[in-house]
Amino acid sequence: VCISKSLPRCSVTVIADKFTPNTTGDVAAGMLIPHRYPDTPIEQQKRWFQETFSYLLTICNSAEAADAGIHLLSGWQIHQTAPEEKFPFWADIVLGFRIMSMAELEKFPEHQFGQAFTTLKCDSQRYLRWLESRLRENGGQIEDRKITDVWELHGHYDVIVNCSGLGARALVGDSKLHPVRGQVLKVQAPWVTHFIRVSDGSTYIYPGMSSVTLGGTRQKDDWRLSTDATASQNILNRCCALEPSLKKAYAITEHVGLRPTRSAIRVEKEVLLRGSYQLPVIHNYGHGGGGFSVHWGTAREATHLVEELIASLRGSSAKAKL
Ligand SMILES: Cc1cc2nc3c(=O)[nH]c(=O)nc-3n(C[C@H](O)[C@H](O)[C@H](O)COP(=O)(O)OP(=O)(O)OC[C@H]3O[C@@H](n4cnc5c(N)ncnc54)[C@H](O)[C@@H]3O)c2cc1C
Ligand SMILES: O=C([O-])CC(=O)C(=O)O
Repeated sequence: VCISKSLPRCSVTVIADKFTPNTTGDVAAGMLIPHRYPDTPIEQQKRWFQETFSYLLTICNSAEAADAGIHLLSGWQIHQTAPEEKFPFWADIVLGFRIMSMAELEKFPEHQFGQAFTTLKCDSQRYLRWLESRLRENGGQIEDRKITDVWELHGHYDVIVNCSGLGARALVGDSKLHPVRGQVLKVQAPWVTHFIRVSDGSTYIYPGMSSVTLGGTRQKDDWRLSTDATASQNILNRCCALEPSLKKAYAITEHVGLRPTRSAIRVEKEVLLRGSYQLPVIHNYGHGGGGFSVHWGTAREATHLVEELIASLRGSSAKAKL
């Protein structure tokens, strides 16, 4: 969508073997709270989050908000003990960041410290559907198929943008990418209107437009996509300990997604070579547990790289003509 919007002369085709509601993104709560990528410079992570936040806040303040599934959400991130870093790098990007008062902390007797703020949340399925409509509106095409070798695309497109998430492990042989399995429950509990997140991300309650997401699990290198009843009970118990009214939650469904985790998000250009052939690829994958939080920032960076590549292709074809 970002390429089709910023570079209207490009013809964009999205090829995937899974679309909403069957992607990792559909499982996600879609909260804008950054995750840390240890090998990506913090200034870059901050810029990506800032760009994503501003882009979504503009949508949130428009008449498109409900269709796009974007809304503001206030709540608490609670810590068992006060962390060294009381103001994380994103504190001045979310809205109204402050340290929780003692009165607020009374609700959480096991936690001594907390941060209160308002952030954005994407209703993941609505947002993904909305993005598909934006792509079509900008003239983009959608194709449902699995790519087994990126070279299948050679000769058909000038530039390949690789946004294959965990699929990049097989597609471009990236062994630095691994799954971190996440199981969540989506429940009806319309009286819950504040989010609660335990600082290590182990347990969270995220009220959304159509359900409340309760999480979670983080199981490294676990590829199972099937749900696990014991894990679901465990999630419910942990969430009820924070918000006892959730004992009355109903219409509970279970979901699993594999976070495409990497120590650094890979947004970079690579020119693949096979004999005398070249295949220019812009990678944009490895967003782990924070894809919604930085997606527009990384998409913009990938778009700049596409722009640079097109300029260099133009330069070389002009030289070839000479
Ligand atoms: C339980 C859970 C909760 C989460 N909560 C949040 C949250 O609150 N906030 C947040 O910011 N992030 C959250 N995330 C993380 C977020 O969901 C991911 O970072 C994001 O979905 C990754 O997006 P992606 O497009 O890179 O990958 P995916 O969503 O996995 O999409 C990859 C696409 O590539 C296609 N593909 C792959 N390989 C091929 C191939 N060979 N041929 C054709 N198509 C291919 C797939 O079909 C798919 O369409 C959560 C994740 C999980 C699992
Ligand atoms: O950690 C969170 O707050 C939710 C999330 O992104 C995940 O489960 O990956």
